[in-house]
Amino acid sequence: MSKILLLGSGELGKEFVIAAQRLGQIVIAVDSYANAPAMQVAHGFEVINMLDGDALDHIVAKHQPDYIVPEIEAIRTERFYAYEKDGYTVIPSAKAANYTMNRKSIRDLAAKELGLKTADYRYAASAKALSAAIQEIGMPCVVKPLMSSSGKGQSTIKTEADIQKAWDYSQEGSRGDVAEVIVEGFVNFNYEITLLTVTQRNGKTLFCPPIGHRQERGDYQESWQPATMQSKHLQTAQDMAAKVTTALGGAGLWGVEFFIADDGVYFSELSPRPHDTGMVTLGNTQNFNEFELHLRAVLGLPISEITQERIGASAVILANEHSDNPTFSGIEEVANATKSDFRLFGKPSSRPYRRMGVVVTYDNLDGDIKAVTERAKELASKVKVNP
Ligand SMILES: Nc1ncnc2c1ncn2[C@@H]1O[C@H](COP(=O)(O)OP(=O)(O)OP(=O)(O)O)[C@@H](O)[C@H]1O
Ligand SMILES: NCC(=O)N[C@@H]1O[C@H](COP(=O)([O-])[O-])[C@@H](O)[C@H]1O
Ligand SMILES: [Mg+2]
Repeated sequence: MSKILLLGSGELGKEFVIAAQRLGQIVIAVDSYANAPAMQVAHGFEVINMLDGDALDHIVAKHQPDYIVPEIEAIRTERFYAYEKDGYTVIPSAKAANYTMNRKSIRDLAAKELGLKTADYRYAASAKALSAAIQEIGMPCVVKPLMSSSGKGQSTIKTEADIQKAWDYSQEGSRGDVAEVIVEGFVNFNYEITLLTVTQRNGKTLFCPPIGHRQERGDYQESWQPATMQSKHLQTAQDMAAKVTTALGGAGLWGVEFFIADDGVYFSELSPRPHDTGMVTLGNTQNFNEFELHLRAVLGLPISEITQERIGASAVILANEHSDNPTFSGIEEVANATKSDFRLFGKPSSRPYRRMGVVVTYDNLDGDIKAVTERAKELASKVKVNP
């Protein structure tokens, strides 16, 4: 039995802990607030500010985990290098967690070092520098804090008038302690995908069938698997995913994001951990869902193959309001629907657009992916989060 220190305890962590519990592992779940989803199903928990390196050192020393598994980006990941030196295993690796917490490190690695095709980009550390960067990149463009996720602090700039607003918004949405932003040329893509990629200690890399998704405000709304795409584009995406995960190193499941445009496949970013759009696999679309795959890779249990067992879709359940006692209505209708399932994450409070649950739908392999996705969307829209 091994001990896992899970750094971040949201909905993705919760499913990971459930997978770990099923294989008899011990998990200590950590987050910045009490009663976070993954804490509700773990053996123990810690509430700390994970950007505080000393607090992090303290709980690592206290629990002496076999595996340190980051679940969010905003962690003092610089400390991970020392943990590795001390003999701890960081998932997938200290470098992977450290590079992906900051859009600058991962983008420079992908575009400059590895030569992957990405959107044009610049960095800016003030509203003035942002204006100058936009002069070079052109409009429309997308502004994102270097440290943020789920679209927080992200906006699309179409006119000069949007620039100051975009800067201010980026500063509100930044999760870490850096003020800098990345500004990217807008990629006019035809569709976007997440390619779940599994790297294993035995050296064998596996890919899940591609996941299509639709985003609003930089946050995912629906995802479906498989995404229909030309095999040459899938091959390009797999080659890029193999390159970037090899450069970052270590074992685990990764969510590698791509835009597919008329002029080819663009690498966007990646998560060195299960991906929100990968919640579609909770509908048993594969022989193992993304959380089970991550766990097996973490523990060094070999995964011989990943097979698609059925098609599926997921659609998010979002809150509209702030509340310290959110409740749900409309669940009966979802429960009553065929070929569908749902999760309510158990987040103790809500805020506008906070993801509180997800609906998954599925069908046989010869089913219609558009219809399955529409059904997920329709069912999720019946669920209301009440303040
Ligand atoms: N350069 C771009 N051109 C066009 N669309 C973009 C660009 N960058 C981001 N987007 C859109 O915004 C979405 C979110 O962007 P991104 O993945 O970089 O943000 P994020 O905050 O890291 O989100 P998450 O943590 O959920 O992956 C993308 O999936 C895409 O739909
Ligand atoms: N795109 C990244 C992502 O989806 N991360 C998931 O959201 C949680 C934070 O949710 P919260 O902001 O509602 O606490 C994280 O802990 C993780 O599970
Ligand atoms: Mg993303």
